[in-house]
Amino acid sequence: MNLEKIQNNGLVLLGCGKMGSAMLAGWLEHGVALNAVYVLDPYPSDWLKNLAAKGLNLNTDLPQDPAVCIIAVKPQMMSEALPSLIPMVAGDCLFVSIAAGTSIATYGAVLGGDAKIIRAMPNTPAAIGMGMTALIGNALISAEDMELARDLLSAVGQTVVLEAEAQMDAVTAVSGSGPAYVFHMIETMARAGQEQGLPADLAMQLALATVDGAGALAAQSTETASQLRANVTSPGGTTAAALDVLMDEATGFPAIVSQAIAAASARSKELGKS
Ligand SMILES: NC(=O)C1=CN([C@@H]2O[C@H](COP(=O)(O)OP(=O)(O)OC[C@H]3O[C@@H](n4cnc5c(N)ncnc54)[C@H](OP(=O)(O)O)[C@@H]3O)[C@@H](O)[C@H]2O)C=CC1
Ligand SMILES: O=C(O)[C@@H]1CCC=N1
Repeated sequence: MNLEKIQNNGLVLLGCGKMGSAMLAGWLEHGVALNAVYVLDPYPSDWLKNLAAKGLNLNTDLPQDPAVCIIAVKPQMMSEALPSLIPMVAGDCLFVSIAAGTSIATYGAVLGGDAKIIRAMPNTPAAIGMGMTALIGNALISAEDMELARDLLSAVGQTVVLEAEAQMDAVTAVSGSGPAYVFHMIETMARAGQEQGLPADLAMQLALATVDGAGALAAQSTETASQLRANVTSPGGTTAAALDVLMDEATGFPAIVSQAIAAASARSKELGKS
């Protein structure tokens, strides 16, 4: 990560909840100095207070011209939280928002037409350095700005730059919210194992290890997900019996996952209007 500009000018983090703290942990691990970080959060966690005792700037005055300001409050808090950032626009600050729904135009309306804004969508596996973040910037974003934003988000996982902001609702629905779908899959597999007579802890251990192993195999293998699925499926065997249920176009995963992702994407669009 190119730390020089951050060390010299500072990094502001607005909102340090689940996503903000996951990113902050990654930046500190990658060498961002505590005294270069300025966090604004009305009810800081004990973890954050402990970092403040060691040098992080918590709920203090902000630097005039920080290198970057990361916006990590809920979309519903945006109108209350954003005005505190307006003084930074006069400098060369790069604004990076991770909020679902909130459009670049919305930030532009509050921060003004000169604000350099990147919209990003990470996900919670960022907490273990395995996040996935998609980014898109406004017309004022230079290659150097995008590199700085990617460097910051690369500290917590993979990054990809989108072709258009319109892709962000679908991205939010697939990878932003996606970890929750997988966690629900773990819950439901474990519950179904119990229904088949397994003790709860064993059923959960099997479900967790299976999702972990299958995800890692899919990520590392040169074979497609479809081929990996076929590799498990013996003709006339147990997997085929299960996939007859799960792959049913009308009642299985194709229909239900499609509906779920369409609902998340629609909600992202709605959040953009509110
Ligand atoms: N969670 C996820 O999986 C993902 C979330 N996001 C986006 O990230 C953003 C944050 O989500 P998440 O971390 O889950 O939410 P959290 O509620 O955990 O974090 C938001 C933080 O902002 C604080 N806050 C509220 N108002 C202000 C304010 N005026 N100034 C500064 N801080 C404030 C909150 O404090 P308090 O709790 O005291 O109100 C809280 O600590 C959202 O916009 C969400 O859309 C994006 C991708 C994935
Ligand atoms: O549920 C939400 O709105 C946020 C955005 C993506 C994940 N969590």
